[in-house]
Amino acid sequence: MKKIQLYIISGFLGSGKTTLLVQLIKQWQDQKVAILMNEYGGFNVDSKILGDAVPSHELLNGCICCDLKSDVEVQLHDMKHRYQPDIIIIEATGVAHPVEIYDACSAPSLTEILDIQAVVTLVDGPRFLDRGKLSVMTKRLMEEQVQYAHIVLLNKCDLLDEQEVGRLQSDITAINQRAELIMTTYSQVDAVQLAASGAAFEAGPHSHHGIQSLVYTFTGPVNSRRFVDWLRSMPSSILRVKGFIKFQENPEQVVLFQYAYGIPQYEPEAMNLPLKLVIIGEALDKSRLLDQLDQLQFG
Ligand SMILES: Nc1nc2c(ncn2[C@@H]2O[C@H](COP(=O)(O)OP(=O)(O)OP(=O)(O)O)[C@@H](O)[C@H]2O)c(=O)[nH]1
Repeated sequence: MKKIQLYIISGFLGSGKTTLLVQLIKQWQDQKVAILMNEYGGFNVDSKILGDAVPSHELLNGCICCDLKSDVEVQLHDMKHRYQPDIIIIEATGVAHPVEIYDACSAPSLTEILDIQAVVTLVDGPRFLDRGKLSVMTKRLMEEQVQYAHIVLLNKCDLLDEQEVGRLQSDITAINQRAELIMTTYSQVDAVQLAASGAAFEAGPHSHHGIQSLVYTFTGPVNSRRFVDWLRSMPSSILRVKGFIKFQENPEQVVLFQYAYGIPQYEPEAMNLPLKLVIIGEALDKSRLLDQLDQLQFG
């Protein structure tokens, strides 16, 4: 089954995300594209700009990365059934954190239908230069949007002089050396550049490229003590682990497991779901993780 290609567009308020969306839709006219938009207020201005040509769903009244996380999973499944798109583009609110969005799109049930191609972060050049004047929280969010991107578009280059472009390039590279950095004006970029980068994450020599995920399927219950030991051994580059698991103490019970910021959560699950675990992190050592999980399962 062909998976849907998913692009996540991140970037601070007014950085050019909708402008990019419009560009991409034009370039992908021969593909079936669907859009999932997230607007913080109750009314989505951007979807009105896009019109009816491309099916779009909206997540309103909240942020994709906080209160609407579970809605993302439902919406993405719904979009697949309704439109069978080749590509889904998610435009997050300007205040969303890319790790949380990536997390929302990596629910175990989604890994079978979606391929996350890229987290593309738009940087508003002049605003980013002046970020020191913003609150610590806002500055940190803007920098984290850069830190976790696969591709950074340094946008609004028409409003920058050569020296400023140089300064921004070195700032952005200092925050994220792995991301591909592309200078843009009015978010103009060749969509192929985004797709090609997405494919390169897995295949190329630079496989430590940005945020990644790994899915592992357990065939049966595991030893809970060893599972906890394994979690404790996780490096800080592991940002999230989640999925469904069974433990040997109660081998019939499916447990929904979530791990974020070093804190695990276990909740009994009523349905008998596939025992898939999704691990999200930066520069994942995939073969080592697979070995460790095999050990947990078969060791
Ligand atoms: N001068 C200049 N203006 C730009 C550029 N890119 C976008 N803009 C303008 O910046 C404004 C914000 O662009 P949007 O694409 O709506 O930004 P956004 O990130 O979707 O904004 P939010 O949805 O509010 O977060 C619009 O008026 C755009 O026309 C650029 O490269 N140069």
